[in-house]
Amino acid sequence: MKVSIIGSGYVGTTLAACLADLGHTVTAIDVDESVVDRINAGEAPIHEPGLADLVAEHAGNRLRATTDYAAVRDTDVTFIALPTPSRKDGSIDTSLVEMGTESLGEALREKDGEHLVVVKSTVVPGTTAERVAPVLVEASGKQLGEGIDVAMNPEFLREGHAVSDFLDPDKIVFGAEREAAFATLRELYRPLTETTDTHVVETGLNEAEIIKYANNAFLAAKISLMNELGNICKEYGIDAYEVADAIGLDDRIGSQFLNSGVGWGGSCFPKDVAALIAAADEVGYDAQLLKAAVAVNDRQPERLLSLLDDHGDVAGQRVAVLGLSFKPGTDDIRESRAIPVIQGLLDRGADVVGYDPVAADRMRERFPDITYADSAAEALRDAHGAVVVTDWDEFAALDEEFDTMARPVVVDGRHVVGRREGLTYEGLTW
Ligand SMILES: NC(=O)C1=CN([C@@H]2O[C@H](COP(=O)(O)OP(=O)(O)OC[C@H]3O[C@@H](n4cnc5c(N)ncnc54)[C@H](O)[C@@H]3O)[C@@H](O)[C@H]2O)C=CC1
Ligand SMILES: O=C(O)[C@H]1O[C@H](OP(=O)(O)OP(=O)(O)OC[C@H]2O[C@@H](n3ccc(=O)[nH]c3=O)[C@H](O)[C@@H]2O)[C@H](O)[C@@H](O)[C@@H]1O
Repeated sequence: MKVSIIGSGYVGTTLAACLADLGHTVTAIDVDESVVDRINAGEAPIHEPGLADLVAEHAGNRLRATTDYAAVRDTDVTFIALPTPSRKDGSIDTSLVEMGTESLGEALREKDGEHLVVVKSTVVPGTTAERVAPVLVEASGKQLGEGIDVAMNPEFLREGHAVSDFLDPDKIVFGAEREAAFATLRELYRPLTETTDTHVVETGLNEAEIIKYANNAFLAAKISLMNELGNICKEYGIDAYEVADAIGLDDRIGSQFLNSGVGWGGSCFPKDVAALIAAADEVGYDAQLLKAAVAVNDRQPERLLSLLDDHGDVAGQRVAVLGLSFKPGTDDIRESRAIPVIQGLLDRGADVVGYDPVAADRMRERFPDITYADSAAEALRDAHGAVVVTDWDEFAALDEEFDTMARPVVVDGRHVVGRREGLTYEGLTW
C-alpha cells in the first residue's frame, strides 16, 4: 500500500521505516527540514536500535521524506504521529494534531479516490471523532464514509526497543466506525499479523483511544504500587526486590514492571497519566488512584535524597549523580527522575557532578551550571556521596571506583550497584 506519515519523531520514523520494511511504499512528512534531509540521506533522525539500518536500507527506495503535504495525494492512508504535549493543567494539547489534520485535509481536497486518516498520536477519548474528523471534513470538503474516513491505531512501543516492539507487538488495536476502514488497516498490517502471533483488537474510536491510556496508566500505577510497597519494606529493613520476585510468580500479577526505586519518567507515563486524570475530571470523575500513583512517584526522588541526608550534610560537598536519562538505552531526559534529584541536591547547596554515557549533553541544556564528568569513575572521585538514578549496566560493574570517594556513601535508586566492603550502601527500597 502507499502510506504517508505526518510527523517523523520516535513514533513516526519507526512506523515509516517498519512499514517500508514490511513492503509498503512510505512517504514521511515533517515540518523540520533537517529531519526530512536525514531520512532522505538514509539516516535515522532519532536514535533507536535497528532504526538506522532500516532507514538506510529503504531510503530512496520504498521510503522517502518531504516537507510537502501535497505528497499525501499519492497515498491511500495517512498516519498522524504528531506530539500531544501536556498543558499546565495536565490535559493534552491537541493543537499540533489539529493543525496537521488541517494541512492534510487541504491537500486531500484535490485527491480522487478513497483515503483513510489514522490517528497514531496518543489522544484522549473523543479526539478522533470530535476534533480530528470535523477539521478533516471542513478542510477537505469531503464527507466521512464518502471518499474519506478516520481511524485510531494507538502505539505501544517503548523507547530503546521501538523497532522490535513495532515488528513484534503483543497487540495491535484498530479503532474505526466503518468496515472499509478496518479492512484497510487489516491489509496494511497483514505482513505483521501473518508472521507473528500478535492479537488484533478491533473496536470503536473512543475505545481505541482509552486503551492506550489504560495501558500506560496501568503500568505507571503498577510501578507506583511497587514503590509504595518498597517504601514500606524499607522501613522494615526488608528487600522489596525479594518481595517483587515472589509476588511476580503469581500469573495474575506478572513479573514485569515491578522494579521499585526512584520512579517513572519519560515523555509518556507522566504526560499520559496526567492527561487521563484531566480527562476524567472533565467528565466529572475524580481519578483518586491515578492521582495517588503520581503522588508516590513525585515523592521518590526526595526519599532518595533523604537517605543521603541521613549520612551527613551535603552542603558545599561534591555529590555524584550516576545516570541522567529517564531510563537506560536512551539519551532522552524528558521527565527524568534525575531532574528533581539534581534540583534537590542544588537546593541543599551541594556541588553536583553528573554522569551519563549518552545523556549529558541534553541535561546540560537543563542544568548548564553543574559539572559533567566523562565517566562514572571521574564523577565518583573525591565525591562525598553518590546517587544512582538510571539503571545503566555499566554501573553494576563499578567496584574500586568507590574507593576514590572522599566519603564512600551510595544511595541506589535503581537496584544496580552491588554492596561491597568499604562502601556505605543504601538501597531506596531494599
Ligand atoms: N515516544 C514514544 O515512545 C511514544 C509516543 N507516543 C505518542 O506518539 C505521538 C508522537 O510522539 P513522538 O513520536 O514521541 O513525538 P516527537 O516529538 O518525537 O516527534 C514529532 C515530530 O513531528 C514533527 N512535527 C511537528 N509539527 C508538525 C506538523 N505540523 N507537520 C508535520 N510534522 C510536524 C516534529 O518536527 C517532530 O519530528 C505523541 O502523541 C506520543 O504521546 C506513543 C507511543 C510511544
Ligand atoms: O506511550 C509511550 O510512549 C510508551 O511509554 C512507555 O515506554 P517508555 O516511556 O519508552 O519506557 P518504559 O520502559 O515503560 O519506562 C518508563 C519509566 O518507568 C520506569 N520503570 C519501568 C519499569 C519498572 O519496573 N520500574 C520503573 O521505574 C523506567 O525507569 C522509566 O523511567 C510504555 O512502556 C510503552 O508501552 C508506551 O508505548
